[in-house]
Amino acid sequence: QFHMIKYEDLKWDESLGQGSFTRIYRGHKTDIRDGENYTTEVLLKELDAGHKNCWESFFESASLMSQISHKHLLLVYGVSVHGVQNIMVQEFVKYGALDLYLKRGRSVSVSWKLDVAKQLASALNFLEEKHIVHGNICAKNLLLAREGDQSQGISPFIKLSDPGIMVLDRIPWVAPEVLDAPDDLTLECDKWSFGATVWEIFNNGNSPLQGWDLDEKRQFYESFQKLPPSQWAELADLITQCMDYQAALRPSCRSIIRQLNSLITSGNDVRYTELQIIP
Ligand SMILES: N#Cc1ccc(Nc2nc(N)cc(-n3cnc(CCO)c3)n2)cc1
Repeated sequence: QFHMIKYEDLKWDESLGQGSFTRIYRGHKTDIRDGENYTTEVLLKELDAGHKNCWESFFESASLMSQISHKHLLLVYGVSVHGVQNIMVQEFVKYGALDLYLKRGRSVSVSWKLDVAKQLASALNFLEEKHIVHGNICAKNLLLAREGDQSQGISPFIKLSDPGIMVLDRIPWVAPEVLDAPDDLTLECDKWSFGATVWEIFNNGNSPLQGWDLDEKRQFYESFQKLPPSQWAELADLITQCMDYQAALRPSCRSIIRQLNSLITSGNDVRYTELQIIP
């Protein structure tokens, strides 16, 4: 399913933090091609030895990402197993996770945000056409490969990361129907998560329902609540459509892309200095 990489071909540089059950490092891998030594900068994602039970989802997400290739999908070079250690070797994406980038207070324009949302929608459209469910769409799993430069007309560029290991408190990214039946993830689930992710992008990387405990989050679903709406009605409407409690009513990827395109044009015409979602 995926390429096995020899542990001795990997070199660890600095630690870049840790996700749930995983630790990430910048590193390098060496390849020998026609007698030449090549080193490539990589992201090394170590799975905690203690969490053997997440093993299969770790490898599943690695194999998912290495079966398909698309410009907005993260490239996974392969995996390396060393004793009890499992390491996923990914392309190193220059600016890291989008939620941290936005939280660091980079003031990005509305068109920047819409451009990122559209790239995510096109990645989802690609996965939908392949009938592949990602299952963990969120700003933390969007990686920024290019910052973009408005003055030079250079747009940002994002890569959708591997689904990683599903953690429990994924409300409000996980679709409500998944809570009762976590095994049958459908394409519609990714639409719900897309809505929550667009909400994050327009809320400077802040997590929706931040600080709510698990009970309050469950209550949010049980009483069919919606995230605080953006002041931009058309944007709020798109997010609401994606986060419809009836999975079948969520829009197709094509419809999402069409609506984003009209937001991009209307966004250009009407002056939106800064759209703050009032949490
Ligand atoms: N300062 C800084 C900095 C940090 C990281 C990168 N690069 C990179 N490349 C990847 N392939 C994956 C990730 N990554 C980040 N967080 C996760 C866990 C949540 O998905 C994965 N980061 C670049 C700069």
